[in-house]
Amino acid sequence: MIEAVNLTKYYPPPIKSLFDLKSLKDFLKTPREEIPALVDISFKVKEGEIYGLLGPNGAGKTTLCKIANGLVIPTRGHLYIAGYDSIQDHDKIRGRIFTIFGGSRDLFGLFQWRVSVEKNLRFIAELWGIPKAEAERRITHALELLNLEEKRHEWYQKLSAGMRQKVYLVLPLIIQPEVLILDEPTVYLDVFTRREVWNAIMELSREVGTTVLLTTHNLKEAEILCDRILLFNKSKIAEGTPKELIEKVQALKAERKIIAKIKGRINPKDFEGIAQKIEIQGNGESMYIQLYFKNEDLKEILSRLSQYNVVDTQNSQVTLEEVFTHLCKR
Ligand SMILES: Nc1ncnc2c1ncn2[C@@H]1O[C@H](COP(=O)(O)OP(=O)(O)OP(=O)(O)O)[C@@H](O)[C@H]1O
Repeated sequence: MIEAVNLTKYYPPPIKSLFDLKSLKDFLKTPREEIPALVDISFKVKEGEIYGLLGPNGAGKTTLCKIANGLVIPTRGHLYIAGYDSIQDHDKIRGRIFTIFGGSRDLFGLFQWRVSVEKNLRFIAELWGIPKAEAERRITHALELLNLEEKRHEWYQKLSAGMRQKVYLVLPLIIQPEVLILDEPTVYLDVFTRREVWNAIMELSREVGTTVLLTTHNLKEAEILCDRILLFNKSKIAEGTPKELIEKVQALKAERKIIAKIKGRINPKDFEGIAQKIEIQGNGESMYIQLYFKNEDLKEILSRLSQYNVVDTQNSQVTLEEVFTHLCKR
């Protein structure tokens, strides 16, 4: 559904204030470096997939979303949506994609302030050519899903900033686009609202078949929502399912840790020669053993632990946050 081929964007270099220039000759002679935002990014996203674009600040995520939306022209390469070039064939895809830039509140100007939430939504549904009865059904469902029912007849003006963002996120549920581009959609939202939005995105992908490009700095959000993730910082760093990326970093990490709560006494000698460090606490009925060992020795450690009456274990699993910090090292 979406394909990026060697997508590259260099922004023009910043122009110094004219007052700082000694002469036009100097200005023309001084080489000015272009700003790289994306360098040779390629990926494919299947229909109905939620594809995460992850990277540090300035990695090029918003630039990529803007290219998909026809707002920025790449220096080189292409981004295709349903086989159409996002720039050259923009007319053919305009009605098939919907974008939310969660971080830029000025886009909320889409709504009329002294008009109810419901009327605003009806107006936008009409603009998108959704038949009246279907629009009513979708509006009711979206307001319920996002827990906004009681704001239905409220003027848009009277909503809090977070609620306005939430109303903005109702729109994809009404429009049901083929492709949804979400640039930090939950950036200002509280933890409850964030979960409601996650449900909505999941429903669009799983039940409507919408293909989603999602940028986020919330790695929990990425782990829960994304089928696959592209980790990049101008150029590609890694790609895979959250599980694949976690396993990749887990394999790269030399050391692993297990804490086990054991009923009875522990003999540290049982773990000598395999654990690099052994720490034992407690001397009553239950004891805690903390074992540091090489990643490849996990099986052997578990086998030796199985001789004991293990009540509880904590295994140091790599999180997506560690994947991010490990692979995007500055
Ligand atoms: N209009 C512009 N003109 C010049 N440089 C730009 C412009 N827009 C972005 N850039 C530069 O391009 C690079 C990528 O920016 P972009 O906004 O795409 O990153 P991002 O990954 O979305 O960052 P963040 O996580 O901070 O939102 C940055 O170095 C940025 O300064």
